[in-house]
Amino acid sequence: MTRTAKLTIIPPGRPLSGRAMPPGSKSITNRALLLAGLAKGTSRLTGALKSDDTRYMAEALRAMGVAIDEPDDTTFVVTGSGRLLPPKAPLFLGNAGTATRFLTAAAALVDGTVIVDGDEHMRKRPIGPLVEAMRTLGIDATAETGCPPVTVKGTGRFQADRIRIDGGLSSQYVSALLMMAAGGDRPVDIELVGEDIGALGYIDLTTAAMKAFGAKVEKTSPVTWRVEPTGYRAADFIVEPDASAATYLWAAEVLTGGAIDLGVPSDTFSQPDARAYDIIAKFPHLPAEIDGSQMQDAVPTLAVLAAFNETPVRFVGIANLRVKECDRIRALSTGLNRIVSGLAHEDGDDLIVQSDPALAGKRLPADIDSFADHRIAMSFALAGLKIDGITILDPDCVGKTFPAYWRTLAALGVTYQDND
Ligand SMILES: O=C(O)C1=C[C@@H](OP(=O)(O)O)[C@@H](O)[C@H](O)C1
Ligand SMILES: C=C(OP(=O)(O)O)C(=O)O
Repeated sequence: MTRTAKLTIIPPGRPLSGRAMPPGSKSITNRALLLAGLAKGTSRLTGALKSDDTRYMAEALRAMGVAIDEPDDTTFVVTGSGRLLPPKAPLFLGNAGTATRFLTAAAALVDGTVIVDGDEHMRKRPIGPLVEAMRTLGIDATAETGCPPVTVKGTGRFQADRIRIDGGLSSQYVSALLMMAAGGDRPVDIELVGEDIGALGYIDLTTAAMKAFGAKVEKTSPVTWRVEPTGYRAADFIVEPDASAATYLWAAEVLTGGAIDLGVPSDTFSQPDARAYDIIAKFPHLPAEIDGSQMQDAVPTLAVLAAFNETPVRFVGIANLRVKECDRIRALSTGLNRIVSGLAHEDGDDLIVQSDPALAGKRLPADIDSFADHRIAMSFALAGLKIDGITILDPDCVGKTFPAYWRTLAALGVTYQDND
């Protein structure tokens, strides 16, 4: 399929209203796929996300002997043997952080060599702390650059009573070790060391998914979890809609003064980004300071929304946005300044957005570089709902987590200029 080079959004000039469902949660789908793949028997995952990130996870599991059927657009039927087999070739995981981190740890449960690799962006995303933690358990894992590729020469087992991990750069290291730990042969305590981690809510998603697949995991202190060596059991599992995807629809609603029915109340999500709903609902009176640490993937949405707020907004607690799909702090300041010079600036790892409600209704032609990052493309599309001339470069990068994004906006009445 040829990729679309760019997409110019035509401001709808009226409130966006109607029904628009976010897809299934990326985070939950990729946890459930892995846990179902580690279990013996057949699991049925419904409401699941089908996107680049979950396809990479499913393909990798297939390469390790897991049978995965896809009877429809939102279901995976996963049959595992209770063991992952060594793949014949390196696992290629694109820029899927969850798949890359989770499979790196799970590779320790394989008797043989697994090479975990990704695209040029993933090869810049740090994985050293996870690899180091695995090495302290005697697992033969190496990542020469501190980023993928990672080579794990597993024996199918590991010896550990306690694993210490610094999740400051990514909570996914902790989630990866927790999911691996149930495959051990004795109880393991997993302890966070170093800086507080952002988005502790992702650890809760992990332990909830583990329990749904039969694991016994318990939080024994604010920074420690004990995992019993139960392995996993096949289960039928419903994936909730994606809260990060929902943030674009919530923001589109308040920006245009519309009424968008997502089919799911904001307070029923278990994912961390659902916290953004209460903040978005305050628009155009967003707080002067927003701590993004516990809703990191919602920050691009909030930052673009902040450009139309009545007063400036400082985003704090977002340092690790610099090691996501791209340096999101830089991508946001670059894009906002492309619209109007001085609209945003960086102060260390904080992002300050100089709000201007008068932006709405103006014609300000700007090509927005997505930096191959789905969230940059999706959040700047929001600016295009109010400003004439916003063009998103590489719009197909939304396929990472929300392939139907442009169609979903179109169904609400958004139109696009044909650039080709
Ligand atoms: O565990 C997860 O599913 C995720 C954790 C977060 O990443 P980090 O833990 O790397 O900050 C988040 O940004 C990512 O989209 C999904
Ligand atoms: C950071 C993200 O993804 P991941 O780390 O899973 O690649 C994201 O989806 O915003």
